[in-house]
Amino acid sequence: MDDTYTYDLLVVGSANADLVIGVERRPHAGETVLGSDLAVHPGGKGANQAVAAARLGARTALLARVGDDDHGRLLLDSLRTADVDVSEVRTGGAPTGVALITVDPSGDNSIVVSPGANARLTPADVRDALPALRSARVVSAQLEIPLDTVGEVVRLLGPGTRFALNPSPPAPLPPEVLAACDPLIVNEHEARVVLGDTGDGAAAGERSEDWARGLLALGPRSVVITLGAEGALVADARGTARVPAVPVSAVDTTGAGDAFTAALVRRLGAGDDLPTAAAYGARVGAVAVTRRGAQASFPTADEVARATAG
Ligand SMILES: Nc1ncnc2c1ncn2[C@@H]1O[C@H](COP(=O)(O)OP(=O)(O)OP(=O)(O)O)[C@@H](O)[C@H]1O
Repeated sequence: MDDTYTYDLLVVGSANADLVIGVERRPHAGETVLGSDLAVHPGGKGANQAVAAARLGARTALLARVGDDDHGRLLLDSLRTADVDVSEVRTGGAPTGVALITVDPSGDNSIVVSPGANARLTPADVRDALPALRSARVVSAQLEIPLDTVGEVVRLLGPGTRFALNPSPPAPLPPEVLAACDPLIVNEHEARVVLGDTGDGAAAGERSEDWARGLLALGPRSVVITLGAEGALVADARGTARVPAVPVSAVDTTGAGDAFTAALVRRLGAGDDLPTAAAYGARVGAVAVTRRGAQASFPTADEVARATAG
């Protein structure tokens, strides 16, 4: 493999501070309840996927925007500690994005997100980052930043660079963005929204082959549907293939999708075919669900090798 690329992966996406409080129950309108001590964790899908890929050994950079505030500095510190190149992380324009999370005793989350600086990552920021964009073997994005910004990434991609999109939170996608995806990576809920499907998803597992074919018909060169403990499904012009999950005792599925996606794009960049890269994603996702937290749960390549066979 040639070494003309500076980065194995450039992630274009969000960085959030996750502010978590445990509560006995959620307050009704107008009510106050007391909760646990506040825990502040680095998060956001862009930062999570960048950290997960770097921990697996990929030379990774993040194009993102944080506020000129304590949360922004916390995020930059955690990215640097994970060996993510932060030279394309912009600062200022709005407060750092924040997710206010309450967790009840059964583990159910209620979340309010303030996108903050993430919403100010503009197409102009992408143009300013053109040298980095052209220096990456793979570019990946999610949708916690403006769709126009993702559109500009697609427009400016170099001819040899592979693009992967995880449309989370999901939205209908313009044809030029869909056409650039190789792969489009969705869970069942995201698949339904991208397809414009209004069904109840009751037979989701059985319908995933149909969804994969429907998604491919929208234009991406390949599709990956993640199915939680059921593993994943990959599809391209050659057909569809099931990727089994690695059986584990899950303790916290937070960040499983980010771990899977980062591992998948990392391996695609290293030359694996789609089923092989997805199988590695399943191994990394499986390790992540055996640990608590999001970024805290992402394993190194050695830990993946020790924890899972293959
Ligand atoms: N309980 C589990 N046991 C083993 N592997 C799992 C489990 N949950 C998830 N995985 C692995 O992680 C991958 C991604 O998980 P999932 O489909 O839940 O993504 P997601 O819905 O985007 O997750 P999240 O939004 O919680 O990060 C799965 O395809 C699977 O390979």
